[in-house]
Amino acid sequence: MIKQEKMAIVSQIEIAKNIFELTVAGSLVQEMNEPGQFVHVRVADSFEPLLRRPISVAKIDKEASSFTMIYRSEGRGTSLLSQKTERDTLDVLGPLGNGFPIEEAGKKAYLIGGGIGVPPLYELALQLNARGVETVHILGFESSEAVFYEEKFRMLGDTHIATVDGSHGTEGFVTHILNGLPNDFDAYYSCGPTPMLEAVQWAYPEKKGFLSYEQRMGCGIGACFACVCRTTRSETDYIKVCSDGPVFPAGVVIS
Ligand SMILES: Cc1cc2nc3c(=O)[nH]c(=O)nc-3n(C[C@H](O)[C@H](O)[C@H](O)COP(=O)(O)OP(=O)(O)OC[C@H]3O[C@@H](n4cnc5c(N)ncnc54)[C@H](O)[C@@H]3O)c2cc1C
Ligand code: FES
Repeated sequence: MIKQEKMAIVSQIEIAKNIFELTVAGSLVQEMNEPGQFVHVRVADSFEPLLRRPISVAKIDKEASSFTMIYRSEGRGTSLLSQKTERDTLDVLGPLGNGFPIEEAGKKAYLIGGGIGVPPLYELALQLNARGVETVHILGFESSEAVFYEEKFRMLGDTHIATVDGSHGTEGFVTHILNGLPNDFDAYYSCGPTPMLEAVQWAYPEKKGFLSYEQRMGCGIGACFACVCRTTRSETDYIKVCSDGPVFPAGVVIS
């Protein structure tokens, strides 16, 4: 069930350059189950900025009734969010959307992420490992300064890092790493910039794949049509990324 709650901020830490790990606590966490779902966050108590910001759920801790988000502070909203401290509360609406189908993973899955698309893959990796699925993580970042959670992913499975400038791991994009890896996995899950999602789905046309799309959002709950995309099903068919997605099977969304 979707809830709106003023959640207590447990911690906010800068874990890489302009990348913040924010943990909040409250009863809304008990509604969270699927990896890949997101929340819609009100970044200020004033009416400006008015629109909430969509941020993925990176880790769920039901025992502590807390969950973690990882976000990049870049525009006005996220830089206001980065100024919040443990003394503040955070107005959260969620959990929203449909996440990654973990039951489709088979025995071995590739988790392919780029930049701020990496966070939801962490909860996904935790849940797949808990089901006995072998996960291989292929993660791309701009530079060494932007890399986060490398060790946490390594603890869950094989982890490969690419940076655009070559300052850490393989130089280039995640596709440079994928070219050198075996094709022996059952399904892939991916989240990141749209060109990366396109490249990944074209690399594996014969595999089962699930892609999480980012789209500018208004309401986050399917009411405003801000996040509409066309699909490959027909010329008049469309989906709403917020309520039909953000995760879709490969080959469905025209981005
Ligand atoms: C389902 C989903 C999950 C996301 N998960 C994460 C995450 O885990 N970590 C993270 O850092 N970012 C995530 N994003 C992107 C994040 O929502 C945007 O970077 C953020 O809204 C930008 O806000 P801003 O205040 O920094 O920028 P501004 O430029 O001030 O934002 C202006 C407006 O544009 C919208 N907007 C700007 N960029 C984007 C974008 N790329 N996607 C959607 N809306 C945008 C904002 O919501 C706002 O309404 C996610 C986006 C979606 C759709
Ligand atoms: S953001 Fe309003 S319909 Fe998707």
